[in-house]
Amino acid sequence: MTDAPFSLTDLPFSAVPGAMTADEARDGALLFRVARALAETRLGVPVLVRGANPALEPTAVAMVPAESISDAALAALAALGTGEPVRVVLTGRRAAVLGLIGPDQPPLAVAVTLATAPDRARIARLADPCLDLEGPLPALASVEPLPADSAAGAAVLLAKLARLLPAAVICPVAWDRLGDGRPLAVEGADVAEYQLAAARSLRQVGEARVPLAGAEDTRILAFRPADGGTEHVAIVVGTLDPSRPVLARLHSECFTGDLLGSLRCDCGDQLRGAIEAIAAQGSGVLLYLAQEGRGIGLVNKLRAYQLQDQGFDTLDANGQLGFDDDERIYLPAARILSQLGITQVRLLTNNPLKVEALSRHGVDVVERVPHIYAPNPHNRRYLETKARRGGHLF
Ligand SMILES: Nc1nc2c(ncn2[C@@H]2O[C@H](COP(=O)(O)OP(=O)(O)OP(=O)(O)O)[C@@H](O)[C@H]2O)c(=O)[nH]1
Ligand SMILES: [Zn+2]
Repeated sequence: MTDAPFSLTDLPFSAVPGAMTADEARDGALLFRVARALAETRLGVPVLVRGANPALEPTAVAMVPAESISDAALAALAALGTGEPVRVVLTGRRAAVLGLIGPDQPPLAVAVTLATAPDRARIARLADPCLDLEGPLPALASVEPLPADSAAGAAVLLAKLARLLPAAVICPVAWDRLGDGRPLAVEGADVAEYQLAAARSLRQVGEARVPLAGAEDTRILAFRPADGGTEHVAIVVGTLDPSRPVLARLHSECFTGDLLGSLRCDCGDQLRGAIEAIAAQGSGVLLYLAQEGRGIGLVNKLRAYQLQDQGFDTLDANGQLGFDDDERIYLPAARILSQLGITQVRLLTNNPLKVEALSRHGVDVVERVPHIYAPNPHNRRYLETKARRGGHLF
């Protein structure tokens, strides 16, 4: 095998300008490589992916996200491939809800081969639970569970990071025979490290005084990952005293609840309530984290809502889509708190996972401050599910 398709690593680019330590430079180069692969993935053009463990699977695959598959994309994959049939890679959770594997401890990825020629409709039927009521599954020739560090596992992770349905169409490629016009290539190990590297690279990029109703002494600071991805925002009320525990709220973005006042969740109340509570306290911080839909993105959250209207609860709807119950990580929040000089917090939350995750990342959570708002007829079941199955403390 040659490393030639990975020559991007040699380019004199780094996503972190004006670096820095060797670690920062390494993260910057990794972010650069994966961000380009994510852009191609969103465009629906084939990307070459090599498994994080080449010993396990010495081939690379070409992948197109299932969501954007077309006849042209299938033809492009076939042209790149070794002649083996294309396969559809689902997460283990999606494969389990389809009954393709048992429900216990699903693997991260499952590759399926269709018994008939794959086409857009058959692939969509496998990948998109919103079509689950539209008739039987296509006939399958094989179902193969695969570890996360396989190329197939990295392909499905790429689709997930691109905020698409977590499913990919892949075919093995003859690495050495790909010519100059080959697609962009990415290492599975880089894809696996991407979110953590992005969190480590967060830098403050803007700051302004923004008086809020009820919290006039407020500043907003933005933090950008080095690949130019979506910014997280810190809303700092009053003057922080980092020598004492700071009243803090980690708020995950919710376009529908925060901006539109959706009654399906409690986010709008929690957002405004947190700012009110912090202002009443005199000072504190709310991190507005770019983690829409518990990390699955707005489009997938809308799909999850459609599934909830069919009777699934909020956690099972995530599972039907092939996601974990909660896809968020809290290293970005911990890194921003650290850059604000905050080491100790009193955390406004009902979610013990947030307390545990922040503590693991070195932030001392000296107190959990309950953050409960009255339910309404539309969000009652959602809140009950969070308490009964999600471990939320109400
Ligand atoms: N996937 C999914 N996300 C949802 C749903 N309803 C709300 N969300 C998202 O859930 C997130 C709200 O989480 P938070 O309020 O930060 O946190 P939490 O886990 O409820 O914990 P608290 O700190 O107690 O509020 C937002 O990103 C919402 O967009 C849903 O039904 N499905
Ligand atoms: Zn919400």
